[in-house]
Amino acid sequence: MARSLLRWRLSSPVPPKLRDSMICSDCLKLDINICSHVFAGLRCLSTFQRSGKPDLTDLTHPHTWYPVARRKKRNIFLHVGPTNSGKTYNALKSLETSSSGVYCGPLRLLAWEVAQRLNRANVPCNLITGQEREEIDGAKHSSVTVEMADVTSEYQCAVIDEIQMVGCRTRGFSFTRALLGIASDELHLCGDPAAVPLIQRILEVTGDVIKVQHYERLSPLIPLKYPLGSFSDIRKGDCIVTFSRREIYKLKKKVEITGKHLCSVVYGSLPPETRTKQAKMFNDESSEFDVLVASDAIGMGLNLNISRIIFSTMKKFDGVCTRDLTIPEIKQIAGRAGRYGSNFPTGEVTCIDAEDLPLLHSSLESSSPLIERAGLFPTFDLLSLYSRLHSKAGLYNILEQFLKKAKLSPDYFIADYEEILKVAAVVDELPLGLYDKYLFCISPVDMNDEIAAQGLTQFAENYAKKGIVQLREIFTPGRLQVPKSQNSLKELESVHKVLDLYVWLSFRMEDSFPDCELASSQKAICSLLIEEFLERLGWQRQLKGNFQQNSFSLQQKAQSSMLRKYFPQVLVDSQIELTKD
Ligand SMILES: Nc1ncnc2c1ncn2[C@@H]1O[C@H](COP(=O)(O)OP(=O)(O)OP(=O)(O)O)[C@@H](O)[C@H]1O
Ligand SMILES: [Mg+2]
Repeated sequence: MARSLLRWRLSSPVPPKLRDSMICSDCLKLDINICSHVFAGLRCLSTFQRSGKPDLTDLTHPHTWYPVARRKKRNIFLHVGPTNSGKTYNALKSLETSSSGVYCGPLRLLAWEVAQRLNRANVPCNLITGQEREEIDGAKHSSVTVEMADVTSEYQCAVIDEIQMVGCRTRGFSFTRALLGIASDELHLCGDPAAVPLIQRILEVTGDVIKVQHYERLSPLIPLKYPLGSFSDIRKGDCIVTFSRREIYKLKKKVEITGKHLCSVVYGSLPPETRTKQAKMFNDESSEFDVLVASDAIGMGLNLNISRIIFSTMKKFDGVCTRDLTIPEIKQIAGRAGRYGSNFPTGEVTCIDAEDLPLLHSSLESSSPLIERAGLFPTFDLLSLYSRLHSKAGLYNILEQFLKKAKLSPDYFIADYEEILKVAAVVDELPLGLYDKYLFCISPVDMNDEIAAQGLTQFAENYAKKGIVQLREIFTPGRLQVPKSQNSLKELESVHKVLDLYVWLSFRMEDSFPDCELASSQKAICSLLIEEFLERLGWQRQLKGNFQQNSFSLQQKAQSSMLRKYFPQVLVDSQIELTKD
């Protein structure tokens, strides 16, 4: 179905645009792709050409890439402790009282939460993520996802949340970049104590002053000695955790069929707006959706009204194999129960299967293993220089050669780049400049999602041929429908990813991807249709079950839903196929 929604088409060629030129501060020579801001510690191409070939693959001094930060002696506060101990709360208090600042978080949901909080406290705060830019008049503060951190501006105060993610194989390098590069007088780092020695080692060379503040959990978290038992024992405030969308819907059905509860769902491939709404619905006292079924998408920093976390499994497929959850993963997820200041000040945690209890208990009692190394990835400027001096090969070969040769200090590792190579293989087939190829490579595309991968390929092909990509050429607005089955729900999630990618590209190549507003509005419709599906999925179950007394209010709710209010033209089919599992 979704493929017919996306009308792929090719058009005539126009050369791609060049990136803005920059002047090297060393030699004042105008040269594209070389920026003295990003490139401190190395010299510009003309200097290199005078002095022979430099070893560009020497990445042993990444702190020198950030001259604005290096001009400061930063006061660094490391807020470390268990989950729910007030680390972020205290860092945000400093941010609120600062004259200018930035919050860098690992999730769009967290960035939203912080922007809302600051604006509510009358501190005007922009929200900037890869796909959203909500700018507030006169704001001196921004809340951003860590990839969007600006390492050329100066701030009085900055916060990097969940700093232990420097060790993440895929995204760690963005945390390292923020850690080394944010030019702020005060820098607050919040996270797991397991990251402290590494951060201290990394910052030895920067001249910053580091103070470590340890925190204790604010409210108790009790690991239960017994498993769940039966699904009829599920109660208000429970959150069942599992790791596949198929299992999520299976569990939702199992809970709702008892006729006592309705379930909100939160998982990674749901649009972020839908995740926020589902989480809000669960948090809302007056909503009937009083149980949550979620993946580890809830695992970081979020404040939800959860009384008990119930692990349905302690294993997870991580893209390569199915493995046991790690200690930090178990602690992060369990830490969502019994948040301080929530309706459930004491948290509980258990499993569905009694056999999983020993791993749960031992993990909660253990310290997380120390994080040994931080992620690193070469900047575009380095890769560009390398390509000019060493080869005229495509991006795939440049990346492969560069990263194989890269020299690192023992505190760093090169981020996983398999996904980047997959995109590089696609864009290398097209007549695009290196920077354009690089942009497509770092875009948030999921190449394992067939529809999303097709979307990226089509965008890149159209861009290479015409230099402009009109959304209507490949997507027909007004054809979206409320999904009727799990499969069409999955397709709609993929269509959302394609639209999301368009918005991401339009923020970076505004003239070439001009339909940002259309893509954003279609994204919003996708989210609403998915939400409609999720609400009706619960409502249908209630009609089938023994919970008729509430059906009237649920029906009213469905009829007055956002969808009908704002998009009456959208096709709505009242029959949702129930899952067969
Ligand atoms: N001193 C305080 N007064 C009032 N509320 C607080 C205080 N400290 C923390 N809280 C609240 O307690 C909850 C947990 O705090 P916070 O989110 O800062 O924990 P955290 O240590 O960052 O947890 P995590 O590791 O899960 O991110 C939040 O809702 C926060 O607003
Ligand atoms: Mg936190």
